[in-house]
Amino acid sequence: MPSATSRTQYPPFPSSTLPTAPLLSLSLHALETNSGEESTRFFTAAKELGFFYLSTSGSQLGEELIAEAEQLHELEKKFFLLDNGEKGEFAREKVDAFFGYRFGEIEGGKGGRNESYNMRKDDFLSNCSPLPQPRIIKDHWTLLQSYTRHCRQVIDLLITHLEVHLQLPVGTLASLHRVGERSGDHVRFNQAGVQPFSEEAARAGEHTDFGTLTLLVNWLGGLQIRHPVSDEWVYVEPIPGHVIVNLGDALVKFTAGLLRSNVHRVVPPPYPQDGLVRNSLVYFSRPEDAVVLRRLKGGLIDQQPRNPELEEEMTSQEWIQRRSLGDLKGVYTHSRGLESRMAMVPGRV
Ligand SMILES: O=C(O)CCC(=O)C(=O)O
Ligand SMILES: [Fe+2]
Repeated sequence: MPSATSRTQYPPFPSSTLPTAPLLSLSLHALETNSGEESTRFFTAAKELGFFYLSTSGSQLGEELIAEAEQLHELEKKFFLLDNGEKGEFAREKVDAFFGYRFGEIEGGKGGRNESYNMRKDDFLSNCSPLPQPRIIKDHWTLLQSYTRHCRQVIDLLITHLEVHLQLPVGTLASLHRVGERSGDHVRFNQAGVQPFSEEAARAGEHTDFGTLTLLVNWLGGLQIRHPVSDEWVYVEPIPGHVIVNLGDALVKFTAGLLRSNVHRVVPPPYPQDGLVRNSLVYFSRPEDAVVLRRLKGGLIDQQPRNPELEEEMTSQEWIQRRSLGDLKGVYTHSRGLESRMAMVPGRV
């Protein structure tokens, strides 16, 4: 099995020369054992930056998740090496409005691609009949099932901590995220081909995630978040043994803006990591399909200001479909205009 530190095979991230994002590092083990202090730090991160590191050290769940992420990294590299024609058989246009394979040609490139592959949780957990999958994915089904379960265990734990801090009755958020119910949760493989930095492509890739919580594992730099205070783009350094977690727009909606879903984007890896193909592995959690996205009642949410403008209400399923068509703005992207419909940039829906 590949070791948990496969990142050491790459040139280092240049943390001393690049501005990096001030992510808090939280211990999964401390959250599992209900440390009040760690839980409070989590709530701070959820309100202020919307991004944090989750250290998996000392947590059996976390260490299993990282070991599986390393195996899935190998799998995604093999998946993207499949013939383009074969990947095309599993393109979104063919299999589903949202799930499946997607790509964009790298501008000015020699046939290089930015690619993604979305696989739904409900297929892995047998909540529905599965979409067609290439042989290589079917052959690793057990691994993908296990990774899905582990990601959901982490997410369900984080959700229970949020309920406490939001002073909501136990189960308020959990009841909107039952793992056995249909939802837009999915595992995503991302691959960005080698390409120069382009301001236009970087802009087109700015986005917020539109679900609940996202668990991200990446191996090379390139992820940037817009610093909430300075408004500057700063890098998130990949740290071995740490999962990058961020909050999505659904949590902003549920809490009437108390929690933060931060704008981010992916640019080519910085020197000396440039010139390498970049992969990431993402687990996106979403509210159940039938859940209407609107502010919840109770606890601290009741103290949040009311938005005088009536916001369009829709179910989680409709929200996903419309966001993926580029038809809706992300919560924090309002002032920057509509996210690009055309560009397929890693990090975009
Ligand atoms: O590749 C990364 O590091 C981040 C990907 C991302 O933001 C996304 O897929 O939504
Ligand atoms: Fe994202």
